Amino acid sequence: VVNGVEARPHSWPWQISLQYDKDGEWRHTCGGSLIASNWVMTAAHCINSKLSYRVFVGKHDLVEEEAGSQAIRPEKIIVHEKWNPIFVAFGNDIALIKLSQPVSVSDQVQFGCIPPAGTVLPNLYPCYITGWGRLSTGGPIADKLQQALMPLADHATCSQPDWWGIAVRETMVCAGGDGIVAGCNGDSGGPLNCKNSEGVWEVHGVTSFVSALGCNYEKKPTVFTRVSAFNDWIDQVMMNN
Ligand SMILES: CC(C)c1ccc(NC(=O)[C@H](Cc2ccccc2)NC(=O)[C@H](CCCC[NH3+])NC(=O)C(F)(F)F)cc1
Repeated sequence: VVNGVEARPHSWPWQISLQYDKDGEWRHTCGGSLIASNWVMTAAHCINSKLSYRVFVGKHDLVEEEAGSQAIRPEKIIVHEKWNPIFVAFGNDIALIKLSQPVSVSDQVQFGCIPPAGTVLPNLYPCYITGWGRLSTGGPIADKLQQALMPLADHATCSQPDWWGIAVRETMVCAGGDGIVAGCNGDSGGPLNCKNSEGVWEVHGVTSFVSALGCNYEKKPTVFTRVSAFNDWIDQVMMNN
């Protein structure tokens, strides 16, 4: 997250760190959201079938050992069948990780809520991106979980020619675009958190892409997979696996 702040520890208890084994060392590669005791939602572009992964729940500082955190291996990973790795703009950038053992909830580990199907929030609705992604374009990833307030840019705004144009679909959500605050590499797969009218936080987006010109680039808001466009897919996958 570029130009965010350190989150109060464990205030986003569904945020997970997806890590892969690189020569015997575990490296953070993406974020994700715990949505059930044995299911994590992340981005399809985070998954490389050649790598072995672990899901770390209950974390705040990635360089410290933290009581209450737990690393679990995936049992299986299901990537959306319509995800096309060649072109992130086709959308469907969503995947579900079934954990090899169920996670017990605590004050540091909770499930994120999926919004009702079809929920489309209005322009400038205040949401928060969270993640351990780069702190600037090409910069280091964060040790401590970061958060940033990112008002939504509705489809009418985000699909303007000098914004994302036709690269953004109705199955995506845009947030930010002020050239200051943005998601960045390593935030991929993590949640866009929006508080609903009852005051309950919901995971409204899965961090998908930013401009190749730089993470915080004016009129190129961070683009998320819109979770409320995939309720049926999520239900089907969780029921059938
Ligand atoms: C829609 C199409 C024109 C399009 C294609 C690619 C992109 N962006 C990108 O490819 C930039 C490149 C980049 C690298 C380094 C620093 C900043 C940005 N990377 C990204 O946006 C990667 C997802 C890549 C998926 C494809 N392999 N996502 C992210 O970094 C994150 F965190 F924002 F989710 C943006 C748009």
